[in-house]
Amino acid sequence: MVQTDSHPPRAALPAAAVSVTGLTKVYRGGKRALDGVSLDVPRGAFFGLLGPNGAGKSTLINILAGLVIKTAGTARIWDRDIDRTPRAAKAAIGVVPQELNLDPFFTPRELLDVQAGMYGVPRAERRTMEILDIVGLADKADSYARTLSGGMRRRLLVAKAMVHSPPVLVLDEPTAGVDLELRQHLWEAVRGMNAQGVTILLTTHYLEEAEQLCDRIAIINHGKLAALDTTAALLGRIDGKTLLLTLDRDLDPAGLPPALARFAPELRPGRRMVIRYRPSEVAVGAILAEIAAAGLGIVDLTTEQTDLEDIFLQLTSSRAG
Ligand SMILES: Nc1ncnc2c1ncn2[C@@H]1O[C@H](COP(=O)(O)OP(=O)(O)OP(=O)(O)O)[C@@H](O)[C@H]1O
Repeated sequence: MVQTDSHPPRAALPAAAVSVTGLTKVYRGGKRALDGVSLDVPRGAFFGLLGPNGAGKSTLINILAGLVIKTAGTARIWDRDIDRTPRAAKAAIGVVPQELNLDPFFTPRELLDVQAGMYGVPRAERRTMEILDIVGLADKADSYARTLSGGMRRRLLVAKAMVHSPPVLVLDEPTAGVDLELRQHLWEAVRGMNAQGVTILLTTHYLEEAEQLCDRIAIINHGKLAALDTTAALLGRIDGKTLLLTLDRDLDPAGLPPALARFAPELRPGRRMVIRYRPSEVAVGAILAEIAAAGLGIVDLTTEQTDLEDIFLQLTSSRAG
């Protein structure tokens, strides 16, 4: 079990695992990487921090990790202010870095032991094998890190970030360059931790992954918060669906009955027809009824939802650059 409730006592569990207000970072040279970002990561959330390259995601995470000094604003991790109680704040967070920075001549068991030592975890309280088991590396406990695959090393970094049982786990682009199967293994491990109560804060470029994993998403763009909502609410923001049909005969665009033409269908080779519609304004049944009324038979039919990619582009492309 990952002990997330051991400290502080249960009664004092914070509503927000991470809370930042007015967070601003101006790097030497004048680059304003973060510009007054305020957001809460609810305790227990699987939270996605998304944004285009250079949006300020790593800066935000590195401020939380104590690696970058903020210019202004406040940040609290598990109710511990990073300025006033930096050690306590640091103890509440485990960070999986972007780079695979592992000493190749250590075994996973040794690496975790060294890390536990650095965090002052007493020997009797170390959960080395338990953590390796969670990330699916128990059978590699005594293999040199250099013999592990890229995906295994990633999971070893997750294990390393968990040795002091932090209630908050931060993953910065953890699947960059990791193949699909190994990504699945990583997500199984992280999902398992989340199910046991660990709050996850994740940055990723894979929007599909964020859509599947995260229950809440923040999108930052040019250092500012562009959106913050539940994944479901974000996906519900764009009122648009696409109906893809294969018909039983060739169609003449000029010969479409007006009742069907008003949906502005796009005709494609292979007797295919694409209709984009707003579910709030028209029911798919009404469209299908018009197709039937036009005497057309439907051979095949699918609908496509708006996905996070559409929303992401809508929120970030207009001011990108
Ligand atoms: N040490 C630094 N000194 C000066 N500018 C920096 C520094 N680190 C980052 N920046 C700049 O700050 C901005 C935000 O960078 P940051 O790495 O936080 O973005 P990001 O959203 O994590 O991007 P990516 O997805 O590419 O990692 C970028 O314009 C970057 O060039």
